[in-house]
Amino acid sequence: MNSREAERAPSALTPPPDAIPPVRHPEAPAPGELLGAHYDHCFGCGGGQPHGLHLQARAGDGVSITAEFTVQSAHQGAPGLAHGGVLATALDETLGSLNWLLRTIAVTGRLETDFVRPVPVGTVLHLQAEVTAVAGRKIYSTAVGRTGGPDGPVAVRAQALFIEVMVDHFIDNGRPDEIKAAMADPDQIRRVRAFEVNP
Ligand SMILES: CCCCCCCC/C=C\CCCCCCCC(=O)SCCNC(=O)CCNC(=O)[C@H](O)C(C)(C)COP(=O)(O)OP(=O)(O)OC[C@H]1O[C@@H](n2cnc3c(N)ncnc32)[C@H](O)[C@@H]1OP(=O)(O)O
Repeated sequence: MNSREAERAPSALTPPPDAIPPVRHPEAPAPGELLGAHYDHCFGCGGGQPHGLHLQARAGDGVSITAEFTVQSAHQGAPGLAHGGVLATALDETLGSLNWLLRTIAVTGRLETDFVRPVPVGTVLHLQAEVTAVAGRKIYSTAVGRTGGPDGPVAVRAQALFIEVMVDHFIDNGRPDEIKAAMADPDQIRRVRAFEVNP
């Protein structure tokens, strides 16, 4: 990384001066409510992916989320330890779930991850995430993953920038077969509406 990139990288995750605090949508799921999957074949949260993370997220207070992910044998990197990319996926998925509370459709633009402790297979990773600021289409958020319980030691941390998109982002870029199937599925349409601003 040259010095110009080093200068730019951290600032991309720092909200600009005109950023505002996030606003919980009045129809957001109530604190404690399980959110369910946004797409059954999602590797992070879908039930239709045998080796997926099957991450379960729950609405918290304000614009915050808690989630749990149990590390399976299929998620190894080193023997008996979770793959770092899988842990980053768990953080990404948890951060992405925050958009249910804003009722905004958004995708990850940038995700910075700290791996603080190794996470063995069989561990339940307790994740917490919150939106810290919003600036136009840019949504700034942080997440932490702990082991041994919701108040256990921190194993992973992330900072992220999500960018709001229209549903066309998926329709225009997704593979036609999956898009057709999703658009023909009333449950999928309902889930997308739950994400949208002014549905
Ligand atoms: C009914 C059928 C359809 C079904 C659909 C199902 C919907 C389900 C609902 C919800 C799904 C949620 C899924 C969650 C899954 C977990 C989260 C993920 O893993 S998401 C996947 C990984 N991410 C990507 O694939 C993004 C790939 N990137 C892009 O597509 C573009 O780059 C995008 C949209 C992020 C931005 O492109 P631009 O053209 O729209 O906008 P520009 O102008 O480039 O950026 C806007 C602002 O953001 C900054 N920005 C963009 N990227 C940045 C970056 N990497 N770092 C820093 N700043 C960045 C820019 O500097 C700009 O800032 P300034 O407005 O000028 O201040």
